Amino acid sequence: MPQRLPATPLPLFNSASTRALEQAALAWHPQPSLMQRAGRACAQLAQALAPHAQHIWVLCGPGNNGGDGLAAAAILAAQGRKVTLTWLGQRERCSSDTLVALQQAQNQAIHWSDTPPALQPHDLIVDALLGLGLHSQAATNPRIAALLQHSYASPATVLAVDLPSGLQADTGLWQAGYAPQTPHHSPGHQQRHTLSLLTLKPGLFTADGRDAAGQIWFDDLGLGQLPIALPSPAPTAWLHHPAAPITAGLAARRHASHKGSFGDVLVIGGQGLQAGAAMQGAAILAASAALHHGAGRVFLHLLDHGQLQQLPQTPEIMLRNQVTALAQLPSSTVVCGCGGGSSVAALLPKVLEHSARLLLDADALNAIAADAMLRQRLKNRGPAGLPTVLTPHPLEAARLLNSSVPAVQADRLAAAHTLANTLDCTVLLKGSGSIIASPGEVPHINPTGNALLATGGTGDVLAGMVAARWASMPNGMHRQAHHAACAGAYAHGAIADGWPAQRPLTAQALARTLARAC
Ligand SMILES: NC(=O)C1=CN([C@@H]2O[C@H](COP(=O)(O)OP(=O)(O)OC[C@H]3O[C@@H](n4cnc5c(N)ncnc54)[C@H](O)[C@@H]3O)[C@@H](O)[C@H]2O)[C@@H](O)CC1
Ligand SMILES: Nc1ncnc2c1ncn2[C@@H]1O[C@H](COP(=O)(O)OP(=O)(O)O)[C@@H](O)[C@H]1O
Ligand SMILES: [K+]
Repeated sequence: MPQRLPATPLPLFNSASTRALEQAALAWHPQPSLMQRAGRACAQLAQALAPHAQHIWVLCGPGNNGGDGLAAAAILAAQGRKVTLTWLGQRERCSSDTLVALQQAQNQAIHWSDTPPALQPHDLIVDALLGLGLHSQAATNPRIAALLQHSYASPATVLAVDLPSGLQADTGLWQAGYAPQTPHHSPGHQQRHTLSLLTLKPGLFTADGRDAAGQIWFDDLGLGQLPIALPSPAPTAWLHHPAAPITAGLAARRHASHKGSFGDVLVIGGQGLQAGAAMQGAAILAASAALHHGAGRVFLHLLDHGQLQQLPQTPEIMLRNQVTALAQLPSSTVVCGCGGGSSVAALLPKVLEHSARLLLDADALNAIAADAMLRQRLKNRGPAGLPTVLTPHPLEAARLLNSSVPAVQADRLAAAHTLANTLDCTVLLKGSGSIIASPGEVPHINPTGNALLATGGTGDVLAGMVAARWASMPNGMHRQAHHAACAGAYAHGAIADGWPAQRPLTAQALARTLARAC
């Protein structure tokens, strides 16, 4: 029976690992076949999602994904549903399982048609055009492309079988030619569901994946019950879920603790107006987020000899000049770069050399990308036992990788992994489905967050939230940094998910809100 995803960490498997599992299971010739199981699961979910559908349009592609659709169509028609079926396959090229499903569909009262039917909002489209077999090099099939555009424009709910057709399982990137052409296509305009089969694939959770997939369901096709030992490939990534509720760390504080028990966060950033564009707000947001997320003490050094004596809204934050700030590097979790502009580069050599724990964001990342000496100093931190977290958005990651935003977005897991390993850091690659990668760790994909976060300053808040969590952890290298980055990203997104959708979320409100336990 298809299930919603449980609230636990979930292993994600790329197409190679999924294929290995599929082949091992197929070799055992399970009865009913995996395709019959997939068809049943899909028909069950279709009935549950659209109990009042007058009409179900099942789109079946030329491969086994289409076979799943044929098997589902046969069941739905046998249950008395009005089914229109579009099949793009050729009998002589079908797998034996697909031939069985084709015969089952042909035995039912199904309307076979290449023309899209007129559908109403309560109707259903089953998208079984392309699944795991999507070839990235294949030329766009114009019939598949046209059918997909019809499905995106339809008012009916869409249920994608295994994957949204045209979405790459490993990267979450739409294959050129199959992406929605409607400019503002989003889950808000159409109810979308995806029934992932056998495994959950990373592409469902990052890049274009979250919009494409909509609500995700899972069915392991009974693999867990097979009386054989299946290979157990290492997960490609984990879909992150915290081990304890977000607020548990604060609630579980010992009575006999003091402000020094939870670490010092020192924020360095916020270029002044003499550089032409003041960006002090960014550093203040990071410091404020660290404060509201439980750091023991928060210090702020504003660049360019910032004139502020104190912050009236947050008097708890202690301002430091350059000399006193630099003296605190060895005892602090340092956040450097938020709103740093061009002024931050001058401080970076010392910051890189002396910070006990260092989170680099925004202009600190840009400065390092542009300067081989700074890059080398960053690389020296790992061997010196000094952990570092980088929080690039895709453009900052592209600069560090000397590549482009499309190249980063084309494989976000790979981009984060490469950066983490070449720079010996934890990397939090931001954007929908943020990736957290560290040397020696299986990467995590963050499942929380939404486009309310697409507003200036939310990245600065994320930096402060990660730092607050990291500051309270025991010493360690990548594992603590990795956990802090995962926990911070999760809480950051969870606040946005709990925010009323019709109210804009400002970075300041984000900084001051602690997500409800979840
Ligand atoms: N083998 C089995 O018995 C099982 C298969 N399963 C289903 O089978 C799917 C995988 O089946 P396949 O390996 O046949 O692959 P697909 O059905 O996903 O796609 C293969 C077909 O699509 C065409 N194609 C590939 N890339 C294309 C592109 N870019 N543009 C246009 N056409 C393209 C290929 O030429 C081929 O005809 C899974 O996603 C899942 O839905 C599951 O039912 C589990 C059991
Ligand atoms: N559409 C979205 N879905 C999920 N998270 C998002 C989305 N847009 C932005 N975010 C998150 O908001 C933050 C924005 O950070 P960043 O781009 O550095 O902005 P800024 O520099 O203005 O602070 C990141 O954590 C990012 O992952
Ligand atoms: K599909």
